[in-house]
Amino acid sequence: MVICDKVNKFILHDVDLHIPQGVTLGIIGASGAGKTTFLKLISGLLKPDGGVVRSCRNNPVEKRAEFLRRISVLFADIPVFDERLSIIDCLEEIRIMYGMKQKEFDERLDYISETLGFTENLLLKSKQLSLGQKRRAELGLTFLRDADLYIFDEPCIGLDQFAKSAFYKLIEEKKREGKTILVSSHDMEDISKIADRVLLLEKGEVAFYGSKEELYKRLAPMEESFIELDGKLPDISDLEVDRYVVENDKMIIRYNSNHVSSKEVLERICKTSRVKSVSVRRASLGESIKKIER
Ligand SMILES: Nc1ncnc2c1ncn2[C@@H]1O[C@H](COP(=O)(O)OP(=O)(O)OP(=O)(O)O)[C@@H](O)[C@H]1O
Repeated sequence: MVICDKVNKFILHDVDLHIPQGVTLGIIGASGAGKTTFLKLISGLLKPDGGVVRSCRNNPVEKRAEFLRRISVLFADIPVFDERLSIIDCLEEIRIMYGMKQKEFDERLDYISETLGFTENLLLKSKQLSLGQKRRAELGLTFLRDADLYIFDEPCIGLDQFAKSAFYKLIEEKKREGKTILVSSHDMEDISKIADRVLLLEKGEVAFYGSKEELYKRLAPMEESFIELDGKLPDISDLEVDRYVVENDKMIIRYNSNHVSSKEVLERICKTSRVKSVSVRRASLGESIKKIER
């Protein structure tokens, strides 16, 4: 769906990666790492100085009109609404521009505006809205159109918890439809909730590109298993764990998931003891990312 072959632009240096169709990619990195530049190259808003970008099997800076029909984008620094018009009039212009049928548009708008909570603001102009209210409407516009590739640059800035949950829900629906989604964020909660893959940019270079699970293993491998036992305590002295504590019938076991998995820990205990309940807590990926960003 997206191919970057030795791409150079501003701070981005030799970015080489392939994002298959249907993947939801979270893009993280410190301020100035190149996240927005990367997303603008993929949307064709910027042209690479070196290398090749291909999105939806197109060169995104060529055949713009055709390409723009296949993507839906939201950038933090690009205004979406004409300030002289109400939100509903702006959306109507988009409907006409993209040739959406009135009935389909009305139904979709009803659903999205209710989900994101901006129905009561449809008759207002964007300059009459707060940052969070405007962002809800902008997200609504991005989800309104059916596209193959959705791109969101810092979508959750200014959103309250209700709107964030609504955004996650709409992303989940697009994922189920098999769409490709790229989202940049400084907030690891967003990335943990929605992304299957993560791209970590460090000073314009790809520091990590892979699954969320691999990123956890790389950056935040420590896990703790909380196990409630029924009866006999197990002997786990041969397991490669960091430390363990026994309190009455409960065990707390801390280990590096690159050395032993939570499944292996549990299987080992079940061999000799009866387990009443188990829960696993991971170290915070957000904290580990913050350390990198410093
Ligand atoms: N129009 C431009 N002209 C020249 N250099 C630019 C331009 N836009 C960005 N850059 C360079 O690229 C770097 C990365 O910018 P970019 O906006 O992609 O970072 P980012 O990771 O999205 O940052 P943030 O998290 O703060 O939004 C900037 O620090 C700047 O050096």
